Amino acid sequence: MVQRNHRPGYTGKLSNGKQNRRTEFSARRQKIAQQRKSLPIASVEKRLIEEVQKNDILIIVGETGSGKTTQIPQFLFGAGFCRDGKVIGITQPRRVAAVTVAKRVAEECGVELGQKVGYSVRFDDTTSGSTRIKYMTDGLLLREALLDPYLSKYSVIIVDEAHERTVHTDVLLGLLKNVQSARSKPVADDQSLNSGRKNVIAGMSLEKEYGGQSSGFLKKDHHEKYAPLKLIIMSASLDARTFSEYFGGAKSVHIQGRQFPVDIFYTCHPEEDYLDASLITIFQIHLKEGPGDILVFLTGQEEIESVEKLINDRLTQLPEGSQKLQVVPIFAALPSEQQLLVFAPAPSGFRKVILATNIAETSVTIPGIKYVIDPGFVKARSYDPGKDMESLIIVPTSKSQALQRSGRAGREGPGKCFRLYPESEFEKLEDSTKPEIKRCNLSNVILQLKALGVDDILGFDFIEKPSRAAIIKSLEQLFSLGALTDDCRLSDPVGHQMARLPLDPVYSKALILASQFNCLEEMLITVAMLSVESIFYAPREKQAEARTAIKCFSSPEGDHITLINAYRASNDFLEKRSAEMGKPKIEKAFRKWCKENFISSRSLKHARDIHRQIRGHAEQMGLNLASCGDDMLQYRRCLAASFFLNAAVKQPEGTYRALASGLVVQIHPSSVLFRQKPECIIFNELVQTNSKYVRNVSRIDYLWLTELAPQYYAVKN
Ligand SMILES: Nc1ncnc2c1ncn2[C@@H]1O[C@H](COP(=O)(O)OP(=O)(O)OP(=O)(O)O)[C@@H](O)[C@H]1O
Repeated sequence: MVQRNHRPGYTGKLSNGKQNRRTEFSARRQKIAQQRKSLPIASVEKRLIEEVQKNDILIIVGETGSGKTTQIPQFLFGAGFCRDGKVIGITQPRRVAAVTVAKRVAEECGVELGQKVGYSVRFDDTTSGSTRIKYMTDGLLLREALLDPYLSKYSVIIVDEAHERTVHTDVLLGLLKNVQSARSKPVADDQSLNSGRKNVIAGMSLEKEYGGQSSGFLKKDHHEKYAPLKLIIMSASLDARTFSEYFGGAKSVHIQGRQFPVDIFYTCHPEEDYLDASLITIFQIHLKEGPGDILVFLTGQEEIESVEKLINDRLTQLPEGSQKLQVVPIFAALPSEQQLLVFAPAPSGFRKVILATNIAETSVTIPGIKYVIDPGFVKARSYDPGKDMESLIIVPTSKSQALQRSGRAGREGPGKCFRLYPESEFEKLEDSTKPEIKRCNLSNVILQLKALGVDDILGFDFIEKPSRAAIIKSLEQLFSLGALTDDCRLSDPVGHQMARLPLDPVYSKALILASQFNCLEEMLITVAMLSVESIFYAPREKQAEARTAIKCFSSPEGDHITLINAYRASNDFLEKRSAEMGKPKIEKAFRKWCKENFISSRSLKHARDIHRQIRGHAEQMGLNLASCGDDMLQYRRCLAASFFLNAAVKQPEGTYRALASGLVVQIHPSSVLFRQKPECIIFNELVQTNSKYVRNVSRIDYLWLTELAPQYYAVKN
């Protein structure tokens, strides 16, 4: 017999603390239930379900905050779409949205995250066997398709925020179209898919519809094994017609109304300096407007950090007793746990001001935000296949981005959005953003498509085709990296290994080669450090000091070894200090160490995080985790073998000629090789300012190129 022990002090009644927590909990649940009921989408639940039942593809357009992302999956769950253990998948372009929306929906459902509701993003999966509503990034669903090409566990897939037209969204749309047709029922009835009679009809009807012409890559004779897949394409600012045409005249529905109004304000004249204008607006709101937090959209980490500093400087000039401001940044390169800090309430007596990139533009609800400041700019990728030059440029937002930004206010009450440009400028903006697939290097996309079994990339059913020149350039690059065979298939094992690594193909190849060159430990650090924004920073007023500090790490061989030295110095520091002090103190000491060495602690932390993750991948793949020790010659040879596409030779006047593109470039002043100017270099980044500069540069021997990359240089010569 088991004896139950009463815990000491247990009286059978709830203690006051517990009682309070229960009351709080039930009040919160009531509030959430109330909020859900008042969402515009709540009144059309029945109609929406009917539409999904009637249509295999549905396009849903509804105002920001109307409840699409959080409510529709719950409606579908309630209507039985998860019967037989099936899952409803919802993709988001950004991980922060997938994570926070899943948390909210789990709370709305009153379940623990990871049970009925979960999320899965790269390197972070909270789902379990009982997860039925799964939020994820679009990139993650693409990776799932590598393992399960028919996406068989899903009954419904919702592509949310499709207007963003990220590369992943566009590829996913093509993939889902194919999966759906491969899984579609042959005739419009709901009898068993395994009936022999229907199989024959199925074969015929599919043959007729798709035979020979489709770019489909899944075998059609598999369809009988899988239940049909429902597809929903969703956004607040979608050009429904483009999507409807792409999906063969799919039905679109519009959900009217929003929960709370957002007043839009414009400036009378264009602003010369939008950072200064943002700063003035932040303080005007802070000093003159009622309670509520502020969300400001800037273009990148550098701008955010400089505005953060300016706000903090100006705060010291405010009169005594003014309300305080808490500044919280959010951008892609911040580690996830720091990104999530923006969702925490400000300390009592503080107003929160969030400085964000477009990472906070769609899907997210940041509690407390009442004011949005939108200077109207965004940093966007741009690509020139002729020169194979990818760059990030600051461009005006599109109307749809402006709409999304204003939609971050008015989610818990009425809001205000301050657009820092005149209304006449708004009218001139493009309706929507140019799809990313048309302005980036496609090597990564093509590698993924090849891994999914798509052989004919030029014939793939993209919603908007990237340029032929860009496709061919990327195919050539993958071929010279050894990822493709002569007949353009994924090579074995290199191509397959490269597709498994969640990195840019050149970096994946560098890791595979480093495993053979016995310098994988060094290359893992290199790739991690190259994957973040600048590690070293040199404020204008402290250039000389910064140069001296960097000298402790710098290597005459170039920036790559310099980065390794800095990384290893941070390792030594942390190892030594963790023996001496506890975690909170180390954090502080680490930030101080970084500051003294003119290293961005945020970037270095992010690099350390990436390093941990890719090292795990390398281990899983069975790569040879060796270090070359002091033999840096071996490591530099590996750099040449990996980055040969970015080799350049010195010209008589001191500039360099990039061998692959023929472009004339210069070494960036931030490089340790800026003054030395070696005869032959490899580089990782080409930036265009007033001239073309290369960054992250190392010295190599010219002869290594023909020796280590004969497939490219022997032919060229
Ligand atoms: N984390 C949260 N905390 C508080 N309220 C939330 C949260 N997430 C959602 N809500 C509430 O639910 C509403 C609907 O959010 P939801 O994300 O479903 O809207 P949406 O129509 O998908 O918007 P968008 O097009 O901007 O993504 C929000 O306006 C807000 O009132």
